[in-house]
Amino acid sequence: MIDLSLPLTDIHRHLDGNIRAQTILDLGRQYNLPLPAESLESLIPHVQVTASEPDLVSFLSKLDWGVKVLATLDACRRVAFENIEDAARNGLHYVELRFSPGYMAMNHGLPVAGVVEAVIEGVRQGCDAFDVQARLIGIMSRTFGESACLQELEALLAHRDRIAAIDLAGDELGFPGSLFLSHFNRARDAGWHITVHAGEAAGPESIWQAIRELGAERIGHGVKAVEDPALMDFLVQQRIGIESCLTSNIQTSTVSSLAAHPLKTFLEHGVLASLNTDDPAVQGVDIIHEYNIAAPQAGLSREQIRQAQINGLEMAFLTPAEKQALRDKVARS
Ligand SMILES: O=c1[nH]cnc2c1ncn2[C@@H]1O[C@H](CO)[C@@H](O)[C@H]1O
Ligand SMILES: [Zn+2]
Repeated sequence: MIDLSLPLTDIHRHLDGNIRAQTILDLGRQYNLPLPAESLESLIPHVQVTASEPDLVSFLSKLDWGVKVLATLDACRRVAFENIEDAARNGLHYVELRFSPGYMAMNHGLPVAGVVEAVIEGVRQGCDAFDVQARLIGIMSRTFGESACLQELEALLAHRDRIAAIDLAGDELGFPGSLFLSHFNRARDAGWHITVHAGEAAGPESIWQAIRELGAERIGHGVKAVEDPALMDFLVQQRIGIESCLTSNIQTSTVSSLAAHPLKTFLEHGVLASLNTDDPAVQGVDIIHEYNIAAPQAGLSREQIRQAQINGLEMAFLTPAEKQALRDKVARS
């Protein structure tokens, strides 16, 4: 189902939601940290979602073991490097990796700007070693409130030229976007692109808020847009991209089944929507699974899957020339 003549992208992928179970085990041993299990097999149920979780917040707690083993900046660098290695193994030509430096820093009191630097370094080393292009998106984890998000913003601003965009993730119902207006004003002043997790746990009004008040050019998940016809039309007219993550939406109980997922409706309506993973290690899936298994189960035709692949690069935070260079490179290979 993947068109090998076109670039394969994943533009919604949490680096800190994609820490290998084996790495959690290794780092736990290296830093002598207590883990819930001693072997890979017995650790997996603690760090991977097997069935669906009842809601978004329960799902998100599955990411916690991954960041609990980040005892040093070198551990942060390692997981960033391995994220690029995983992307290469999956045949991805281009990834946008997003990460929450405060969430990665908090268990061991790491310096937040130091985490940003370590992630930049790990990704740079990964891109040197493997044939993958990457951009970084800084996340503010809304779950920890406005002042923690401000700390994340400032740490990211210290490395503003190495960061392509800013995002807001975490508990959407508990911490609405309206709390973060000043954060996004500063992010826009920095010249960053803006994407926001919205319309996942909350309704279409959260998507409108992200676009109108936070300046979102793309929306993470955006599932609930389907409930608002005026919003659907607006997304098409303004070419606001929807970063769909099919398996994630089932595992968070945002959507009851793949057959009920609105991605097919988005594509039929002409919304710029793409296929992405979200937190692949936690979900136990990869981008190939999303294209070959999840997308057909969500009712997408072969042509719609191809359109979603085209949209992934179209939506990327790259210049038109960078996108064309990538198309040419893949077409030649
Ligand atoms: O599907 C999701 N929806 C909302 N927030 C998410 C999702 N996956 C991960 N995070 C959040 O992103 C940050 C780590 O990158 C954490 O705040 C985590 O809770
Ligand atoms: Zn996400």
